[in-house]
Amino acid sequence: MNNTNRKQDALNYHAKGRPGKIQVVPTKPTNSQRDLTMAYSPGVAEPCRAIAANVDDVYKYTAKGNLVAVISNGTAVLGLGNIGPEAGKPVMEGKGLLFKIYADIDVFDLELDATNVDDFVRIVKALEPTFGGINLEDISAPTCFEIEQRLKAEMNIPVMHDDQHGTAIISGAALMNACEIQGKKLNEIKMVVNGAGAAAVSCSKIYLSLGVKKENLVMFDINGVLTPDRTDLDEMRLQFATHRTDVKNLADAMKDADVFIGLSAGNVVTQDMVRSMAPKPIIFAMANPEPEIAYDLAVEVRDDLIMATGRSDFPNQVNNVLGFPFIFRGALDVRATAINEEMKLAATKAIAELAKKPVPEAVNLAYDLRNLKFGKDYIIPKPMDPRLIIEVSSAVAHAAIESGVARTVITDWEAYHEELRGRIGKDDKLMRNLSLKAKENPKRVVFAEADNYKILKAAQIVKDEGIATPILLGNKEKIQQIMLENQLELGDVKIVDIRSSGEVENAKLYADNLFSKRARRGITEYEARKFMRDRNYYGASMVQFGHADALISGLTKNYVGIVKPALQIIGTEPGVRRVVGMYMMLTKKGPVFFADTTINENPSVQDLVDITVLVERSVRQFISNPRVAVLSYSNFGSNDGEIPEKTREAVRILHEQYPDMVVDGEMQANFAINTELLADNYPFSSLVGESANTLIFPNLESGNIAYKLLQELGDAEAVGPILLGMDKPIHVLQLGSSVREIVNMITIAVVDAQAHEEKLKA
Ligand SMILES: NC(=O)C1=CN([C@@H]2O[C@H](COP(=O)(O)OP(=O)(O)OC[C@H]3O[C@@H](n4cnc5c(N)ncnc54)[C@H](OP(=O)(O)O)[C@@H]3O)[C@@H](O)[C@H]2O)C=CC1
Ligand SMILES: CC(=O)C(=O)O
Ligand SMILES: [Mg+2]
Repeated sequence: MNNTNRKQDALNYHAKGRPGKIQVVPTKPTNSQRDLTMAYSPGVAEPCRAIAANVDDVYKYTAKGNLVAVISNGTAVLGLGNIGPEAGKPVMEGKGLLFKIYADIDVFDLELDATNVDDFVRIVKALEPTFGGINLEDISAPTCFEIEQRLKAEMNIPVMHDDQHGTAIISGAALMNACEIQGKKLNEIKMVVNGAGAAAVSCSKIYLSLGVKKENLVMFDINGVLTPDRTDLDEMRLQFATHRTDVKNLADAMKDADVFIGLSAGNVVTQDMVRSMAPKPIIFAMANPEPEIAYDLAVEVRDDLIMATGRSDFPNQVNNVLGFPFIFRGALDVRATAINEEMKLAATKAIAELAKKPVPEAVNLAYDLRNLKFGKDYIIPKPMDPRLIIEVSSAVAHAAIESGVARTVITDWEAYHEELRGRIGKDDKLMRNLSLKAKENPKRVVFAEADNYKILKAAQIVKDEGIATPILLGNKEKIQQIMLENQLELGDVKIVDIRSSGEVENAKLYADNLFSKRARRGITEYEARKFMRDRNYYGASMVQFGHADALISGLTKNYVGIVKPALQIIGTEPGVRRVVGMYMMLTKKGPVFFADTTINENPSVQDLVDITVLVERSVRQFISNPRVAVLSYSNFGSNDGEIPEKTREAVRILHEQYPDMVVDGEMQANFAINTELLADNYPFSSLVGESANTLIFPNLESGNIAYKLLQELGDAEAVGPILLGMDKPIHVLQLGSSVREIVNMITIAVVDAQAHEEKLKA
């Protein structure tokens, strides 16, 4: 894409639809007259009175506790300079957007026409009743220092100038990690800092506190190197004046420097300067939007370089976005009165440490990357890493409590982590619990499609996390080649190559077994041997003979190709007439189980009864209280017709034969989920009180359409199809599943294998 296109795209992005990037959304129902009498007069008077009596109740009855002001006067907008408050507004709205998506914090962006310190301080101070915290942004030095100091002293809510402290926290974490990778000691490095403004001064202070020696740091502003004899420098900058006499310009300073820190303006560093740096140099060119030297130009001349910029389109984005959402989240959650040094240090450490942990697949996916790993191109976490909110916000909240600035305390940290996870999206508590359960007793899972990158990646994840012991079925050379190309490490994983001589004995055993089972159903001995060249037959046989505990297949093959061999070799559980496909839908309201979504096209009354019994029992593996609704387009006899009648009859039989089962119907889906609606209209139903979590559909068509619509429109995650009723754990992937979906299915397969083991023991 050329530059003109890119510019136009960015303008269109901001202008299209509703101009700008943010809006205000009500959080309470506003549908009825009654709602409105509570939202506004007369109902609103009640919280007003309560707050007037106890001002702290403002946190209880208003949005204050989750509301941050992003405030700027537009005097140092990114590296664009003093472009004024209106021109700075897109940046402030952008920060509002990031606060929201990364940490669920609501923001009002306030662009002030106030360059004078007194005016600015007076205005912001008067905002204290409205906000839980103040993020000062893009205010030029040196006024930003005085503004922040005065506001911090005079206000009782956290105030942070992000360009100073946010940048210092992130770049401090990045510097520690980069030095570790390059084998440099912080107290020995020679550092050049270009820029002597808000960000540069504050970052340099943190580098000193991390161990960098003042005499090893040379700082520049637009007029050149900072020296003690310069008369235009204030105290703040004079402290960074160098006594070196050999440095007249940036090129001199860059010679043999270990680290370059850019917090100035775009394109001021040349390739020659980069060439002249010490071995294994580090460059953080953090000016936005143009770094001090373009990423490509820098890495072109040094292959021993660690290169970072403030931009999201290159590796190593060193940008305060990695900090402010999570720092404020932690501070708000304990109603901290300030963001102090302890909290900043805690954030720095948490960010630095997180980079060293294995990267979740969701992050690789979000950035369309494979195998991010701590190293030269990954020195700090990516902003979309869902672990940031847990690690950084908890560390900050903890430090606030320890250092005595918290006004509320957190005691149940696990519950707090849960709350944080809930803030950034789907509640995947159930999957996490299943993952813990799997880890308690991991099982051997055989992968019939192991010559596939996604399968191998998922196998690596479950092996690393201790969820399962993978067995890879497929051509050994091909598997090893894929692992090599993608730097996948699976250690001493077992690879079973069906055609290798080592497998002759097992292949014969498996073929004999198939032949003995199917000889009278049209399979010849020759065919049985031939079938064993199909990895789905082979994998199912491994499970049948206890050579593996579960089979996973279906990424590249229709489910019939997996279910058919499994039925021939393993068959259904004793007493189960038909297998069933179930989906676990992870919705915003919690998990809901859908069946049958996969196998039985038009179940009869008895089939529906069988499906319900099997599903209800299986759901107990995952949650303790299945509440089953048998769905139709009618409610408790309100319509006649084939579907209402068959579902009604199925419920009648279930009530008669399984009196302990919590099941009701026939009913429409909204009544099953909306328990108030159900109570208002059908108070006799056994599902009144708590919504159904298990939905039985009248036929395959409705079940399949419902789960796919929910997945696409309702943003629910679908885990499945979970195959129920097999005598051994066989699990089928959806065609083209993502790595995350495969990992989920492996987890389900392990938990299922554990249940089978329990059953055998019993
Ligand atoms: N990646 C990140 O997370 C962040 C990046 N930044 C970037 O850092 C830069 C500075 O921001 P901020 O500190 O808020 O702004 P300030 O206006 O406070 O500081 C700018 C500083 O850069 C100096 N400067 C400008 N041009 C040059 C040049 N050609 N050579 C040397 N020094 C120069 C100025 O010198 P003088 O004092 O003489 O005017 C001033 O000291 C911006 O580009 C901004 O985008 C800022 C915060 C976070
Ligand atoms: C990232 C940021 O805050 C800046 O460039 O000013
Ligand atoms: Mg900024």
